Amino acid sequence: MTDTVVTAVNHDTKWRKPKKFDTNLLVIGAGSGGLVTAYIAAAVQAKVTLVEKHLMGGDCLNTGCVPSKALIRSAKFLSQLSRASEFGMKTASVDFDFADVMTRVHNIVQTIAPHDSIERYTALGVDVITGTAKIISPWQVEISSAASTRIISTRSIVIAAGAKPFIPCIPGLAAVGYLTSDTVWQLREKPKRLLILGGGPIGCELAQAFARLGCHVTQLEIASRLMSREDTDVSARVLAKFQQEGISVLLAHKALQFCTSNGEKLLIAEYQGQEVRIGFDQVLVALGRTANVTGYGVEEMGITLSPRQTIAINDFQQTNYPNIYACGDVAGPYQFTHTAAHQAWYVAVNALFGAFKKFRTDYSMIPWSTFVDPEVARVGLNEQEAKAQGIAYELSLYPLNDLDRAITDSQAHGFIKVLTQPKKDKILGVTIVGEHAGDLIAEFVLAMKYNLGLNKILATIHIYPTMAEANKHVAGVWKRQHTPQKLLVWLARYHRWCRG
Ligand SMILES: Cc1cc2nc3c(=O)[nH]c(=O)nc-3n(C[C@H](O)[C@H](O)[C@H](O)COP(=O)(O)OP(=O)(O)OC[C@H]3O[C@@H](n4cnc5c(N)ncnc54)[C@H](O)[C@@H]3O)c2cc1C
Ligand SMILES: NC(=O)c1ccc[n+]([C@@H]2O[C@H](COP(=O)([O-])OP(=O)(O)OC[C@H]3O[C@@H](n4cnc5c(N)ncnc54)[C@H](O)[C@@H]3O)[C@@H](O)[C@H]2O)c1
Repeated sequence: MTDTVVTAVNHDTKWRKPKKFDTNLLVIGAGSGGLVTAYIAAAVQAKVTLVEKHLMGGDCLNTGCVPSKALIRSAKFLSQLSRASEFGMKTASVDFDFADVMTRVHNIVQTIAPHDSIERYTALGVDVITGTAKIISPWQVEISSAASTRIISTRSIVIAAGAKPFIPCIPGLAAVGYLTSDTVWQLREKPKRLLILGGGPIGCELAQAFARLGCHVTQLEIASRLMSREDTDVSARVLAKFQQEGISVLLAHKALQFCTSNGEKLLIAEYQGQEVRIGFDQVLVALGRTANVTGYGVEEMGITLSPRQTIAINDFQQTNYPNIYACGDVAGPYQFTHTAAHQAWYVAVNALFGAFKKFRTDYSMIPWSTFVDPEVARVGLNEQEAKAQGIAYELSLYPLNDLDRAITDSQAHGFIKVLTQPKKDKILGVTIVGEHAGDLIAEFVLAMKYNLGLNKILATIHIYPTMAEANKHVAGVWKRQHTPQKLLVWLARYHRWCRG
């Protein structure tokens, strides 16, 4: 899954290798990738130093997954209240202050923070240092803080420095001021008109959450559909829901310039050769995340970058310096907490035990979920990828409006789509759109990882009535499509014969 050939540097010629090392592993960054690396290293009794310049927990805890999911939950509560009549209520009303919702978001971050804290990791045996790390040789890292600067020698280095929001060069953007996923959590006043640039996971999750909280949201996407990594029928479902909830989704629009006219902030965009003017109060930029590759020795050391401007790594997570590893958003190719944690295992094990055995990072089964409503979850191939790669597949589709639990819960929408190898019980990929899709997909991740087919899912008892039963039902769809018709003819004859 690496896109660059990483040629190892013979560093012995340029730097003097220390005879002794202060630590076995020095990890730069205490986000998802760095924390898990340090955890594993400490668990196997290595001496590990974890350096963090800002907040323990990194993006996921402080500005990413945790605050976004907390905000989405408050927004979902409001959305459910607005559907009161569907649940047999005459009315349901709610009064709220946006600032209180944001306080809840911060309280949730604080509640989870101990999981990633200096205290916890110190107790686990990790030497945690607050400061900015800079790689000065393949075996030395300089750590500076307000109080001091020191150099730590280490057998291996792990770069887990994360990523930051990508800010495009659109004229006037800096002058009007903008929010990103780093800063949006500081809002205490609800923007009346919120413009969101980007129709990827961040843009979509936050567009729906802010709209449900009462902002007038305009979402602008340059591509012709939202969430374009997913199949077109998935994008269409999300778009329909967004439009039904009053989000103004502008697809195939190109942002040209920001300006202010009569005190009103405006975006001038282009759509089918025509100029479109969009008024707004605040703009949130959600156009992807750029790896942090500057300011800590990467350039000076000549650590190779990939064409995507991430740290280039080989199949063992090594950079062009065999004892310098990288994981998480800084390396990619995925930008998820669980993929950072997945890579961290390979980094820790290869760095500490690579002299005996090295493990290639396994990217064959990467799941993810985008927490819009309806939730969208995926593992393995979808249809557009299978077609692009020329992979033949059979499709089994189960609509969730047929599922008893989805009906009792008034959540009877969405589907499960399973791609299988033609004429074989081998799952190639699964897409789920619907309530709790991110949880439902787990059974398919397990099945695919351990090469279990749909027959095995069908033969497994699923509790009635649950959403998880949908997994069994889609396996049933597949089974019916593969019923041996000739055998049924013979069975019918047999039963006729039994009746005499
Ligand atoms: C709004 C939003 C929602 C998201 N939702 C999800 C989700 O639901 N599920 C999911 O799986 N993923 C989600 N993500 C993605 C997820 O947050 C990231 O993929 C994950 O946090 C990456 O972890 P990391 O360890 O690679 O980097 P980070 O968490 O960014 O950690 C890097 C750390 O390195 C530190 N650092 C950098 N340079 C230095 C230096 N020189 N010295 C010392 N320290 C340094 C930084 O301060 C930072 O703390 C979301 C992201 C965003 C923005
Ligand atoms: N639930 C989750 O797991 C979750 C949630 C949020 C973020 N994330 C991670 O964070 C990463 C970054 O998310 P993101 O949504 O910022 O980035 P993204 O790259 O996934 O999506 C950016 C979107 O912006 C569009 N775009 C690019 N330039 C544009 C322009 N000039 N004008 C209008 N649209 C433009 C792209 O076509 C794309 O649809 C994701 O790839 C994901 O890995 C994950």
